[in-house]
Amino acid sequence: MTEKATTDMPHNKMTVRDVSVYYGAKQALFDVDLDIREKSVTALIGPSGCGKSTFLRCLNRMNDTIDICRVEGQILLEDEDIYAPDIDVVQLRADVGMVFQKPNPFPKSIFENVAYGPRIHGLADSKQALTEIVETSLKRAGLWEEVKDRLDEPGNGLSGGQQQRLCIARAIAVSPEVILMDEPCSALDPIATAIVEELIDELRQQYTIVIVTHSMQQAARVSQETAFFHLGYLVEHGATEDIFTNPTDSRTESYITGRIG
Ligand SMILES: Nc1ncnc2c1ncn2[C@@H]1O[C@H](COP(=O)(O)OP(=O)(O)OP(=O)(O)O)[C@@H](O)[C@H]1O
Repeated sequence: MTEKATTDMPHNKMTVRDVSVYYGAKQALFDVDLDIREKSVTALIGPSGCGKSTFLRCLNRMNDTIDICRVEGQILLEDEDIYAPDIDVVQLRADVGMVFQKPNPFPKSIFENVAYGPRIHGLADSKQALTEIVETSLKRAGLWEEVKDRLDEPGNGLSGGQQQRLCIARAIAVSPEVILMDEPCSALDPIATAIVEELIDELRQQYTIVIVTHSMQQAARVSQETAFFHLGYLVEHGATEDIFTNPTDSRTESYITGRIG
C-alpha cells in the first residue's frame, strides 16, 4: 500500500496493523494497515466485494457476530487493543458506534430509540438527565426541530432520511468516539442524502467518522481521507483530494476514472 505523506502530524484515533480477515477458508482482507485520523471523515471506497464492509465491521468487532469469520492482526482505539480478551464488547460498540445501510430504528417511540442506549449503559441518573441526553443527541443529529413535538410517536413512522438521522442520534446518545457508517445514504433520496452528508460534515467536529460508500462523488464531498480497497487489499490511502486528483497506484486511477468496478 502507498501511504501518502501529510505535512502536519494529525492524531490517530484508531490504528490498524496487519489485519487479515477470513470467512471460513476464504480470505477476504489481506494484511491491512491503516491510520484513522481523529475528528476527520475517512471514506472507504472500492469495487463491490473488495472488503470495505468487512473492514468496517472489524473496527467495532461486529464480525464477531458472524460465526465463520476470523480476524487476525491488531486494531487499537487510542492505545487500547480492541481484540484483547478483557475488552467489554458492548462498551466497545458504544465507543465505536455504527449506522447501517438501511435505517433500522427499534419498534419504539422516537424518545425511546435514543434513550435506550444511555439507559442500559447507565449514563443518566435521573429522568431529567435522560431527557437532556435525548434532546442533545437529536439536536446533534439535526432532527430535533422536526420531532420535538412528537417524541412519543413511533420511530419507524418517520421518513427514511429522518429514520437514518434517528439512528445517528441513537449512536450519538451513548457518547461514541468513532461512528462507523456503512453506506448510510444508499436507501435515501437525493434531498435526504444531502441532509445526511451535511450532518456528517458537522459531526466530524466532535467525532471520528469512517464511512463506506459506493459513490465516489459522496466520498469526495464528505471525506478528508480516502482509502481505496481492491480484491481484499488496501491499495492506497491518503488525503481525499490527492486520491481523486493524483492517485499513486494505477488500480486507484482505474477505479476513480470508471475503468474498474
Ligand atoms: N458473512 C459472510 N460470509 C462469507 N463471505 C462473506 C461474508 N460477508 C462478506 N463475505 C465475502 O467477503 C468479501 C468482501 O465482502 P464485503 O461485503 O466486505 O465487500 P464490500 O466491498 O463491502 O462489498 P459491497 O460493496 O458489495 O458491499 C466478498 O468476497 C464477500 O463475498
